[in-house]
Amino acid sequence: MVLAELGTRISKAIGSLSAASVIDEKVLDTVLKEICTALLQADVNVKQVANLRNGVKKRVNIQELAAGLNKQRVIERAVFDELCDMLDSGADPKKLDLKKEKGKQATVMFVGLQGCGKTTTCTKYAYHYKKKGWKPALVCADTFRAGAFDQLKQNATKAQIPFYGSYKETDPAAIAQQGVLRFKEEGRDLIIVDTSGRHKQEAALFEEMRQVAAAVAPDLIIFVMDGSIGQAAFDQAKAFKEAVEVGAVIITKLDGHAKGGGALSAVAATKSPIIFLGTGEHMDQFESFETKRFVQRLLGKGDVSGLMDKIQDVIPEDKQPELLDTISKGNVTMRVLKDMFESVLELGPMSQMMSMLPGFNSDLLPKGNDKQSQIMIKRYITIIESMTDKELDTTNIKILSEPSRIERLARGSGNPPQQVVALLESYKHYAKYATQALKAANLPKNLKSMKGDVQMNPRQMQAALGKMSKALPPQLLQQLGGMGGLQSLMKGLDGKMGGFGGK
Ligand SMILES: Nc1nc2c(ncn2[C@@H]2O[C@H](COP(=O)(O)OP(=O)(O)OP(=O)(O)O)[C@@H](O)[C@H]2O)c(=O)[nH]1
Repeated sequence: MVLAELGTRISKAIGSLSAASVIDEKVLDTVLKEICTALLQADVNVKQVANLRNGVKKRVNIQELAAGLNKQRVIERAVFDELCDMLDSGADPKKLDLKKEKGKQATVMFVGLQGCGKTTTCTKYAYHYKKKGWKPALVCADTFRAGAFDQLKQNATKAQIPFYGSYKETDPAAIAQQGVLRFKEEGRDLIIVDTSGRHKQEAALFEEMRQVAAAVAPDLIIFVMDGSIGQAAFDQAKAFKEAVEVGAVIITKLDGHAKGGGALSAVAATKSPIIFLGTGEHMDQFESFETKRFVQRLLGKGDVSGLMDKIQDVIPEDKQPELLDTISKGNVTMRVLKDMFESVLELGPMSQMMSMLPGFNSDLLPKGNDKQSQIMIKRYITIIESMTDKELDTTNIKILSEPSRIERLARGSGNPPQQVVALLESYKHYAKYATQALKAANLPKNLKSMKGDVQMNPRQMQAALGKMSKALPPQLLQQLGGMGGLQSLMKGLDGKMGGFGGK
């Protein structure tokens, strides 16, 4: 979870109000003191922290509050609005989100100082759009660092994305031009140019950027910034904004670094549009940044629309109605289960997915379980892949449970028989509860219609989560901290759902 510690400290400070018998100026000042300390320790600029404090006091105006008003809610809302103001880069990221238009080929150029995470982020960006149906390609115009092309080649191969580079050419502008030309001819519709990160100072970096930009005329230039530099990001972001017409920022390494809050608020202060965040070294640790949804998650209010986006990303839209229909009619087969397992893997780290559920905070998820969950799911998928069509399409668990069949599936997939038995257990659970879960969640036929702020009231969300938790394979549920973990998640829901999702 991004900036988990900061979010938890702010939510706990606000949560302490429920224990106050009277909420007066003194109590409010104590809460604000804790919030400001947490922000300063996240390296947020002292002026921005003072602005937030004064802004909350102005919005709350404790003396004027009408009697009977829920003061905790008023304060919570004031803190939420002030955090949004602090982190709002003033630009609408949706405008910088690439729009697929027939025949249109977009060129995006990445720049960033040495070691900021640019090459990794280029590939994450390409992979993000590939999942949305784009045909991306990567061009390595970093002629300075010898290993740069090899690194990009390795990343691109893993993500199965075409790449272009050269070990001989030394002029970055020439390589960039050749690569863009080549991929335009091949009909790729998103061409990403990775430039060298050799510079320590932005002035030299932006000079080289201008040369390469003149050669490829990019539709968008993205400045990759290392979140661990904290509020020092202000000067770099300001210089970038002054140097380019159409620019956007991606902040990396926000996972686990204490100063990420400072970088985020500093860049926002320059009004440079932040479009994505890097939240780890892996391909799917990459999140689109939208201020309100980010602050909601920071405060443990969840981001159900973000979760729906992710689910909608991994379950192709044309498959959704059929899949939802199949499951709600109880026709859950091993083939369906394999689709669901593959979708869960695509959704990214379990903690990232769970952090989009309201009431979730990172303490709920036992550490290090993402890896185990993924290993278990991949093992189940290999067992299912060794099934015959008859086994894949039956809903008769008795057929699947014959000892000889278990033996054969174990041998065929290279897993011990007890893993096959565990898979059958998960299948039984999933087949039984998924139908009920979908009915409880009352999901529309097509998740797309759930876009925007998904509003479920606490009871609805709790019921859906309760059924969905039963639909999870027992071992997967175990990885998530068992029913205990999810119960506290639901308890959290009860207390916290009053979210700020929109109007
Ligand atoms: N934890 C974490 N590590 C990251 C993230 N993004 C990149 N990294 C790591 O940061 C290091 C540098 O990443 P690169 O992509 O090589 O950075 P670069 O800017 O291309 O480097 P140069 O081309 O040498 O300037 C690598 O070890 C990456 O795995 C992130 O979001 N979180």
